[in-house]
Amino acid sequence: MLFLARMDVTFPESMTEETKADFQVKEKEYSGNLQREGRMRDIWRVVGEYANYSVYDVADNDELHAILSGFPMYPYMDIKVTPLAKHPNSIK
Ligand SMILES: O=C(O)CC1=CCC(=O)O1
Repeated sequence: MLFLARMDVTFPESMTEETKADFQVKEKEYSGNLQREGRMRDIWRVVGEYANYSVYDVADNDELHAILSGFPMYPYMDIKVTPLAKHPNSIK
């Protein structure tokens, strides 16, 4: 099953730059593993925002929830998920 997720990240004002950088390192590692496994197909930055769109190829809703809630930045994310179906006009 394919899902599109939009993630908006908001860190608290009080968070230090060092802590933010630490989250970014951990997020990159977690995200890289998902991409190498093929469970995250794509990730794109939303221009001008601390947000991304990413596409997941997973067995079911439970697997997606486990992935999303495992992101180190999860407590600071607002996530909107859209299930995807094949478009009849797609040539892929
Ligand atoms: O958009 C970001 O920088 C936060 C994030 C979520 C998944 C990822 O790889 O980065």
